[in-house]
Amino acid sequence: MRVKICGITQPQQSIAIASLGATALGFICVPTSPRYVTTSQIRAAVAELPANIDTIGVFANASIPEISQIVVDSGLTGVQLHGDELPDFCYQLRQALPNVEIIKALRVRSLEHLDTVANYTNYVDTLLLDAYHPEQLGGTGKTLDWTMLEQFSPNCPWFLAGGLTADNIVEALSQVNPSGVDLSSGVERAPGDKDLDKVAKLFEKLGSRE
Ligand SMILES: O=C(O)c1ccccc1N[C@@H]1O[C@H](COP(=O)(O)O)[C@@H](O)[C@H]1O
Repeated sequence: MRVKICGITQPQQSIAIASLGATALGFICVPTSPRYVTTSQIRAAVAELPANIDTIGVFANASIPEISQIVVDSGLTGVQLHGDELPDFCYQLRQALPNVEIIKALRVRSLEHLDTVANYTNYVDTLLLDAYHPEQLGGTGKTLDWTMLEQFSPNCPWFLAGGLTADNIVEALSQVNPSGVDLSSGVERAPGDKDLDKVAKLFEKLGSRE
């Protein structure tokens, strides 16, 4: 299973989290976020990492030239679109960045909202489901209603996100069957400062399921 730890701000924490077992690390490129990092901070973190670790830039309603510039300058392997990007935007981004993983995040408000997923699966590599919050785009610590996702099986791989922690990950994965999980605030001491003990506990819990 892919495990993405998101909202990394410190290069030494990225190396430690990769060593603990993360397969992907996320860097927040949304300037209003307390976890925002600059292109040079991302480049410094990415340069230290083994090549098998996916490095994902998280954007919200940014333009294609802005995203492309940051991806090229920092060496990211993927892009997570966490705003209101439409399927056509994903298609256009794919033309601009053909070799970069495109992850579309959907902030799910209701069961009906899940129907929109089908509009994206031809244009993205991976989906990500996060909880809806009326004022914040992400990193909210809010969980989804997992029972709503018991039958969720889109035509592409997907990450479960939203309020996951070492304490609830086993329960979440007993109800839902994603290709990967994505955690941010649930493994932090403070926004952008990851708690390596919480990350280690997460991997212990994930290992106990195998
Ligand atoms: O973390 C942020 O600050 C953030 C800002 C803007 C868009 C997305 C953001 N984070 C994403 O939120 C989800 C879930 O986070 P949490 O585990 O509930 O804290 C995760 O995918 C982050 O990439």
